[in-house]
Amino acid sequence: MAAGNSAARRAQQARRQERLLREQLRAAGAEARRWEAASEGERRVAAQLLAFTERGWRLLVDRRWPGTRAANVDMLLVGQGGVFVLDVKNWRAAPEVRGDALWAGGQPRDEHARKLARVTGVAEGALVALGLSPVAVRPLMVFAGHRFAARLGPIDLLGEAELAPYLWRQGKRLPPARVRAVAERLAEVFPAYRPAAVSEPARRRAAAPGPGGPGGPAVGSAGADEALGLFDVAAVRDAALADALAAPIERWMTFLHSDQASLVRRDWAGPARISGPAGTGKTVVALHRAARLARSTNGRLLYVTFANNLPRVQRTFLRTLAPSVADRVEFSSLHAWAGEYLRARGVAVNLRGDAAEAAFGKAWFEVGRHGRLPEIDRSPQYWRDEIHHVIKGRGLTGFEQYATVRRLRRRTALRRADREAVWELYEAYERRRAERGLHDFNDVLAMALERVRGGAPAAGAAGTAGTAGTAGERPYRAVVVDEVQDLTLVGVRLLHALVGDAPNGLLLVGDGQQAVYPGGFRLAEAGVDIRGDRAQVLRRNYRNGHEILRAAMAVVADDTFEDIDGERTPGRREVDLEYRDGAVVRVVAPSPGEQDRELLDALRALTPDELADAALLCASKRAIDHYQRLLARAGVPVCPLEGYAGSAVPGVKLGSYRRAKGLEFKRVFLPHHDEGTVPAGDGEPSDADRERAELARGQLFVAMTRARDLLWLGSVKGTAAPPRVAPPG
Ligand SMILES: Nc1ncnc2c1ncn2[C@@H]1O[C@H](COP(=O)(O)OP(=O)(O)OP(=O)(O)O)[C@@H](O)[C@H]1O
Repeated sequence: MAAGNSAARRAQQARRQERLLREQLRAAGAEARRWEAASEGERRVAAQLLAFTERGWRLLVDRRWPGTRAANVDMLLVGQGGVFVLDVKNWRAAPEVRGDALWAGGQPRDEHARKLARVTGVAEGALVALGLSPVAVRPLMVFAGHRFAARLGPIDLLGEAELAPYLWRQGKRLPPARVRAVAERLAEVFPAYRPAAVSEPARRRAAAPGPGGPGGPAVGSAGADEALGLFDVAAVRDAALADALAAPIERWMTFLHSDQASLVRRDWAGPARISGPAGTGKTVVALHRAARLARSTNGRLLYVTFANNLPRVQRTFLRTLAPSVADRVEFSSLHAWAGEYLRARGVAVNLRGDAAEAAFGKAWFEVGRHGRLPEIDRSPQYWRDEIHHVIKGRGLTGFEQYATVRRLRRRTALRRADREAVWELYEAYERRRAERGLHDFNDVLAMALERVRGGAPAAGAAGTAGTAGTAGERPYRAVVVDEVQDLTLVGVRLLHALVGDAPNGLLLVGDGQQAVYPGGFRLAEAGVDIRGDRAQVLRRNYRNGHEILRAAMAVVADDTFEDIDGERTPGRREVDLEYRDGAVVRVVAPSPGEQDRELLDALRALTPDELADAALLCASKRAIDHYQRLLARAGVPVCPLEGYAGSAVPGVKLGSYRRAKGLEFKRVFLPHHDEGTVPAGDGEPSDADRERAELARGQLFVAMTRARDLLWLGSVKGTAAPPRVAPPG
């Protein structure tokens, strides 16, 4: 019954909407008929746009293009959907896109597209100081008297009938005050040929002279239906109804800080890097840049991260931010991408994590546990990490390379004999792996690198050092790497090889302080040369409330870290704050059960919407399983972070610290947050214990800085749990 009612209500709304649209269009048609210079077709297009001014949009018509003598801009339209630079064509011949070129009547017409792209660039530049992202400024070529929809580089090509539904579909990007400010700025930059105000709604100006260009024949009165032309009332009505239901797009998807906006527009002659502390908008800038590059170039773009859930979230953001180019940007985790890349080229990949783990277990059992390594650290995991993050992660292929390598982010000092023992373990693992025809993640990256560089990948694919290929493959116009600090050296080499040093080709985004894996690399080792203005640092935190950031900084204050440029940086960093409110709630419970009860009380106090924007993050897989069961028993809805794609879904998000990387939530709950962050035991901790505790603090810091407004920190009085390392992301 409820559904029937709402269907009836919707039909009624649709009828009302349609009546209103027809009225507005008639009024606008009468207004447009007074534009003397315009053709009938142009007047019909103008009438559609004037109808939008009834809804608070601003229209500037026939403006001068600064810096040019004769060139004009047909129309500039500013409204809730963004800024549109319009070129209206009154061509008798139908437009056509052939390959990358515009044609009509058997003639190439590319010069029109080039001119429109150039003037759009001027509009973008004029609005950067207001913080408007270039992505919100769109060039439109509209063909009066035709039905058409196509894309040509950055330009959307639309027929008369497609224009209004297109504009409605843009969502709510600019609030009214911003619409005014943007229109006024455009009016300054693109002056009228004769004094004319930013257009007011057509109805209010009914008695005033039209804003048309000088001269030209007047057109006789046309009937109301003539004003409709090819106007598709039904399509516009449906788009308008959908728009009424849609939530406004997040502010950062349209408005940036002017420093961010200028980075989005910047042209770099080679690889570039954006770094900065947590929450400073690195990903936001990277996404806007990807959208802008996709719009201004023809090739495909690759946007990669290390974690495999983040690409889904980022894809969702880009689809909202810049829907028209979203399909040109491929989002993937590095490993998934490399596996696909190889499979698509007929290279067999046998990636079986469990079997590779078993191969390592066997090697440890036969070689590792009897030697000197357990005296340095008892945990096989420590040595497994050494193999994956240091030896294979760096693409080392001979012992002499390993004997002298600087083991970044590893605290244990290994002498030559120790390294020989590690190498023996590595070789035993490699033998077991090769015997079973298995690949691990590092092998997949190494094979892909070899392939990209032009060589045929070796079947075993252990290392890649020195395997420069011949005909390098360049399937992408640009590659953006987010959370670059978690990649291995081989991973960065691979991504660099995809685009080389091409202008605007490689963009590395990340923050060494947020590294959540052992090991590391330096850019120089990867052969990536980033200098001058191609290394940018963002410093304004937009995400965390002041108290939250202070609490997070306290955790890593003493942990100096080395970033990928090789620079050592103190843990407590200078950050500008937006001065947002935020609260830190600390719960110190007498027992784990008591802590869980407090946690459940806090979660149950949230409304369903609040719960959907909350995350419960854990350091270990065991803890995640525990809370999964606890919440299920308590009837609290849960959405695992693994399946989260960034759009609103009910339930508290549950996952590991590592999986939360790059994400953010209004409320973040961290039970047992302090476990493992200081070395356990009474005696002097070993170097490996210190390293584990430091890594745990780094991961905790990442988890804490996911919180925007509330950070809930739970701990149990007097428990000194052993250090632990989070499960793989
Ligand atoms: N110009 C802006 N205006 C308003 N909010 C912004 C702006 N830039 C970024 N933000 C907000 O700050 C949040 C953090 O941005 P983003 O995720 O890009 O930061 P980051 O530096 O990549 O963070 P981290 O390294 O911690 O993952 C965004 O989700 C957004 O809410």
